[in-house]
Amino acid sequence: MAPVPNSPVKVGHIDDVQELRKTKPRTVPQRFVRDVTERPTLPTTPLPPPDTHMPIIDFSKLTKGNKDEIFNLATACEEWGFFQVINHEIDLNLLERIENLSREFFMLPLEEKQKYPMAPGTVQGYGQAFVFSEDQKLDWCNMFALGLEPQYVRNPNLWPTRPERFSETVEEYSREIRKLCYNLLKDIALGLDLKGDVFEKMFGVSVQAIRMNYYPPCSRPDLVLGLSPHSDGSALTVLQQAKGGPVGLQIFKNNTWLPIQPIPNALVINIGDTIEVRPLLHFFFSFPFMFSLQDLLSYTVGSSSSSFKVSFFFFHSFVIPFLAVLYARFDLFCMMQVLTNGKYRSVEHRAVAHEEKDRLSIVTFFAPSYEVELGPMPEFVDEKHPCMYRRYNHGEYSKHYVTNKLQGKKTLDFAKIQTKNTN
Ligand SMILES: COC(=O)C(/C=C/C1=C(C)CCCC1(C)C)=C/O[C@H]1C=C(C)C(=O)O1
Ligand SMILES: O=C(O)CCC(=O)C(=O)O
Ligand SMILES: [Fe+2]
Repeated sequence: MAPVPNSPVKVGHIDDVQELRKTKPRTVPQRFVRDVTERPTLPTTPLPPPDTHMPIIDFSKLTKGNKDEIFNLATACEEWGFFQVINHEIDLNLLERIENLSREFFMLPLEEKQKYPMAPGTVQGYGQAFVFSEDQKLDWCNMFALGLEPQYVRNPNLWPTRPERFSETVEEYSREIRKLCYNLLKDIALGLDLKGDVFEKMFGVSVQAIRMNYYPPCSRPDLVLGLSPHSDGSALTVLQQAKGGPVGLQIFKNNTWLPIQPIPNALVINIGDTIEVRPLLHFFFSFPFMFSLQDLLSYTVGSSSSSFKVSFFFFHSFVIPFLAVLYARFDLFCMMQVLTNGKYRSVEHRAVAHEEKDRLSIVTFFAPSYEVELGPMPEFVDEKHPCMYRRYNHGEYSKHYVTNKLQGKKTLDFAKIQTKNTN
């Protein structure tokens, strides 16, 4: 089942930012004004120096199995948690179509958009997600979000009939983005020296959702945030920034908010919390291989058939049960500390508003099935990197994520075992 909050949530009055903007007020309502410590640093000119530019990954090189590009991808994941993909093989015309349709949707009259309301405390439909109290500050953003895959995350009542061809285009777009995600996950796995299909197998029928974010211009961009700081609860997020928009995305790197300059036709990818907390299932899959038939045979050095039988018997009667107990203990031990050590981190990011220009982004969240159990892979746990996350079910994490306000990487506390140095 798709995660939904259990109790009705009181969120107070939420102004629609596009409607607010229509009157071009010189001030913004208090509910949008951030505390001094939260206010954004707005993009400066000149632009940040090139060494602060997000890595660019050439997807066409990845598809050719180019080892250097897989290495670049691994470095980007480890050092940035973000990268821009060029030559992604998604038809540029499709990117343009989804962009135009999203814009057309946001430009519909409010009454039309409100036919698809995001109920308080839920994440699908039109409105503001992640608002859970009457005094919570609001983002300078209108959102429209839909669950896409598997079917059970869909709410058909929220799929708009206008603009025309909206649904078909979203379907086509989501299929292409899904392929891209699987391909990237394959190369991410290879970059970690894992089997290419490890994530695909582990994730089951992946959950996929789309969110369109529209940030109208704001007379006081210095006081508001387009989107509160957060990390994504997904495995991978794919962000398309509409053409001609201002710089809006900022990522938290080296203790500062770094503005990200969009590259035309590129897609921005970021590692979500799930990859940071690597799935434990891999451990289960890899376990039988640790004791493959080949190992068994080599165990019976120079075996005659009788010594083979003896060693096979010994192996099954003593070694495997012993290892199983050891494994179970390790698992228990890991359930207390569990998960990987965040070799790849999900990175906090936010969006800022612009004084004159509006901005549109189209975001796809790609995550494991809700049934999947997550925990650290033993490959990433050793004395230097003690297990930092417990084992959990992704459906539970998803529920936790969507029922809490966006607050940096706080949602990941759900999975943390220890809090030291684990932002
Ligand atoms: C506003 O929504 C989000 O920001 C969001 C929600 C995604 C989802 C839907 C719109 C419907 C189906 C379920 C799902 C939670 C995926 C963010 O998605 C992140 C958060 C989690 C968890 C995740 O997997 O992606
Ligand atoms: O609009 C953006 O640039 C950021 C969007 C984002 O981070 C999100 O929707 O999760
Ligand atoms: Fe995000």
